[in-house]
Amino acid sequence: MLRDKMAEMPTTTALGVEVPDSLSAKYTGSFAYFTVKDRLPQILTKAVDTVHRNMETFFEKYGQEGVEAEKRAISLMSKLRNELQTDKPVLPLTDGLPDADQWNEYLEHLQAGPDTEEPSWFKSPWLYMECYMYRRIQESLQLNPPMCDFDVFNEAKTQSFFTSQQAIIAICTYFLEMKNKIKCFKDTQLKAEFLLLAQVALWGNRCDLSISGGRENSQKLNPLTSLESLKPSILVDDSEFVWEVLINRKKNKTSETTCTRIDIVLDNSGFELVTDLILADFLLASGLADVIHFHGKSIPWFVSDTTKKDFDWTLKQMQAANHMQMSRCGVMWEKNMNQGVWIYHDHLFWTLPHEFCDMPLVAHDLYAELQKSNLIFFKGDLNYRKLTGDRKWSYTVSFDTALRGFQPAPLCSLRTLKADIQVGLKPGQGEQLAASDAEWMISGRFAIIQFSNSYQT
Ligand SMILES: O=P(O)(O)OC[C@H]1O[C@](O)(CO)[C@@H](O)[C@@H]1O
Ligand SMILES: [Mn+2]
Repeated sequence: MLRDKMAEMPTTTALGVEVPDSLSAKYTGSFAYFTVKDRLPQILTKAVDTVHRNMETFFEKYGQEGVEAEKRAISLMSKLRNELQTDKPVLPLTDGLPDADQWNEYLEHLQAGPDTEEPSWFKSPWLYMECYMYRRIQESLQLNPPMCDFDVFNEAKTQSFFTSQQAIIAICTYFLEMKNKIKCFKDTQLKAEFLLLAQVALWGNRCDLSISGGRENSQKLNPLTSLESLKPSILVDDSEFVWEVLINRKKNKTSETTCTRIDIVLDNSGFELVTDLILADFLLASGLADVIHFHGKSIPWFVSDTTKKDFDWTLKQMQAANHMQMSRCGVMWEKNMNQGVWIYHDHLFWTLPHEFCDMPLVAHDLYAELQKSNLIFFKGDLNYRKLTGDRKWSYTVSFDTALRGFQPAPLCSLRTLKADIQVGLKPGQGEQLAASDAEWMISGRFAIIQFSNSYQT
């Protein structure tokens, strides 16, 4: 049984480093504690309000049946908020969706663990509880057709796209001008552009609606003008190594049929998604890649994460924009999808609570898929938490160690810091940062471009 296999996961890493405890709201005063106590209830309240505000629409679309379904969904979400705030035991899922058994097995795995207390909001791992909240929101809707496909975060996501419009125009304009000349670029120029667009995609990760508790949080200014001044805030910058992977692959291409595949595990919709698509377009146009595989979420997740609907909507909005450069980008991107050089996937694993080192056991097919990649970008904070298991690692433990054998291909995390976990720092670096800025790990003011090539060793 999967539960038993997970229980057998070693408590030390391959090099004998002890695997630390998970971050959890049980550590009073930690960011996990404040998230569970304040931020998650706030997000739930906003979700309930959104459903409420759409009452009229449900009525128009589905008549009284729609209104009744809506009321029941609201009552389930309010019950969920109450369970959270009163630290009730975690309940199994009952909606029969394809991942429900995996969720329930995970719960059983925790129940069978060394903790004598029942898994609950303020006692269990933060990563698990936060993921579970989003899955329970989905259950509230799923149990009440015709609400199943309603995305409670859709309004916030579309609004954040529109309020980033000027920044999107600025980056699209820059990119298209550069792309016109790209065929004549020497490697040094290509490298400079790669580093620039990787940084744009990196800082694009500031625009997430989970950290802001669902409040508007978009990119208002031209992202290019601040890149230079933000450089000192990149605490780990392995972009040179990433570049080496890309350029070596290009140089060593043996034949026209050798294909370089790059995967981007997406994070937020809105401005961040546009920056990811620009990076993807650049990788193709420069010949550094032949095909890009995107990975998104199959249900609304952490407020602003990209679903297939958001992805398609973004491409359509770009095309329909009343601005030439924006709409040209949209048209090219749609073409990339139609030609199969951009491929979108949404595996259920991405919306399970597991740390990524569990992937070979829990989602072997996805792991095998990622093994076909030549380089994987993991966008954002939540992906970093899952890469490192959301554990209390010391700042100086290496990224490879924290990955605990998750090594499908060379991989790179592009993440702004919004949770109190960070590995791979120099001795003293974390302590120094903490002394000068109490919020350095949770404010999104700092970032990392962190690379691992441990699959080779
Ligand atoms: O969109 P991202 O970068 O994954 O961030 C998600 C946010 O939600 C959190 O999980 C906290 O609610 C943080 O880790 C982060 O602030
Ligand atoms: Mn996100």
